[in-house]
Amino acid sequence: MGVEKKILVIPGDGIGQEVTTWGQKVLTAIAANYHHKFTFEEGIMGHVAIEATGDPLPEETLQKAKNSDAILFGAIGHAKYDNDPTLKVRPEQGLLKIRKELGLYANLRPIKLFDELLEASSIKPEILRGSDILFFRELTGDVYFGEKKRTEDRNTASDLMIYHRYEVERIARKAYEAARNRRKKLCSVDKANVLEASRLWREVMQEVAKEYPDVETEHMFIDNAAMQLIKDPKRFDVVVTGNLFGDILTDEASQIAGSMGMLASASVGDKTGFYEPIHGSAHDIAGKGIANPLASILSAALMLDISFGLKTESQRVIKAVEATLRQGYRTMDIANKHTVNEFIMGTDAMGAKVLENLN
Ligand SMILES: NC(=O)C1=CN([C@@H]2O[C@H](COP(=O)(O)OP(=O)(O)OC[C@H]3O[C@@H](n4cnc5c(N)ncnc54)[C@H](O)[C@@H]3O)[C@@H](O)[C@H]2O)C=CC1
Ligand SMILES: CC(C)CC(=O)C(=O)O
Ligand SMILES: [Mg+2]
Repeated sequence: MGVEKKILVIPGDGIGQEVTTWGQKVLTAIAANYHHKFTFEEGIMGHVAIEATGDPLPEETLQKAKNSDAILFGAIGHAKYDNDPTLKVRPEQGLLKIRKELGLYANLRPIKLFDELLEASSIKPEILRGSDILFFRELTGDVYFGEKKRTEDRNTASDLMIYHRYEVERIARKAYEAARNRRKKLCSVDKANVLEASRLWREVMQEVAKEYPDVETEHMFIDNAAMQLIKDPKRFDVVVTGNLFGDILTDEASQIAGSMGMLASASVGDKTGFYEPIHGSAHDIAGKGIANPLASILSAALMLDISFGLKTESQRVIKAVEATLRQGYRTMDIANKHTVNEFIMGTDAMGAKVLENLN
């Protein structure tokens, strides 16, 4: 008998609901193939939760999350809120709250480029070939959690960018430990030439760097990093940065992997791991059945590895994704307009191909 795990599935909104089912199906197939027992519970969050209960993160979902071994999440968000910034209760509050409540301070975002997708990106293949970056985005601090203010006349607003030493220290150590097991290069990204919170960030990074003399450390300003990432992605190994900069840089970095629909993530911290694609609920394609399910499937692979220590099973999922791409199967976002040997398909057909390759 293998391991027994309780997994909470939170599909959320928009394409979150369309893709998460494939992450779950892959976990179910792995459990069957390797004689593990995964039991699934479902929870609501985001717009669907506001509609059902008035709360973007109902207490029931939070309790289920706290009682589970890992969480597979889709995405939250609805055009209604994006178009009306005055709404007070918002889907994103649910995601921010669960990250804080579960102490998920480190968001790992691997930028994995499958060779089969070299031609799918708008970046030249010779620049991309060999790129392999692991982002550590700090996830429970920064402007997302600092005090928010609006003056009574509503004409002035502010979000406090705040970091505490311990928050920087703990993400720094996680990133350095990972760098030690990779190519031993770490780039810390900040805006220390302007921001006091970034000056603290850099100070602490410089201190922690002394504990890892075997790792080559580089400090880079965010504006330069955004440019270098596209100019020469191969120069990066591990990148560690704050919540806001990491959010933006990793959407940019998705173009190294070919699409937002390819990037998985793991949020870890005190206890339960939380696994989700980096993308949102994608109003522009929601309901059309064309979203790429691979980010959710690769998030499931991260769960198997990081939360359950099932490395063979995790690799098996990655190999199944690789095989699917090698066979020429593509969702719209990763189709290469110059190649005829591709079969363009929707979410469910693509997910089914991965399942076939797993069995
Ligand atoms: N973690 C989360 O739940 C996140 C939620 N959001 C929310 O999602 C909503 C939409 O936000 P956007 O800025 O449009 O970002 P988004 O990530 O949802 O979409 C950005 C672009 O990438 C494409 N895309 C994303 N995932 C894809 C996939 N799996 N397959 C194919 N194409 C894909 C979309 O079609 C869109 O053109 C907003 O309400 C936002 O607040 C945004 C980012 C993260
Ligand atoms: C929707 C936000 C709360 C977060 C976001 O964009 C992300 O985590 O990538
Ligand atoms: Mg984002």
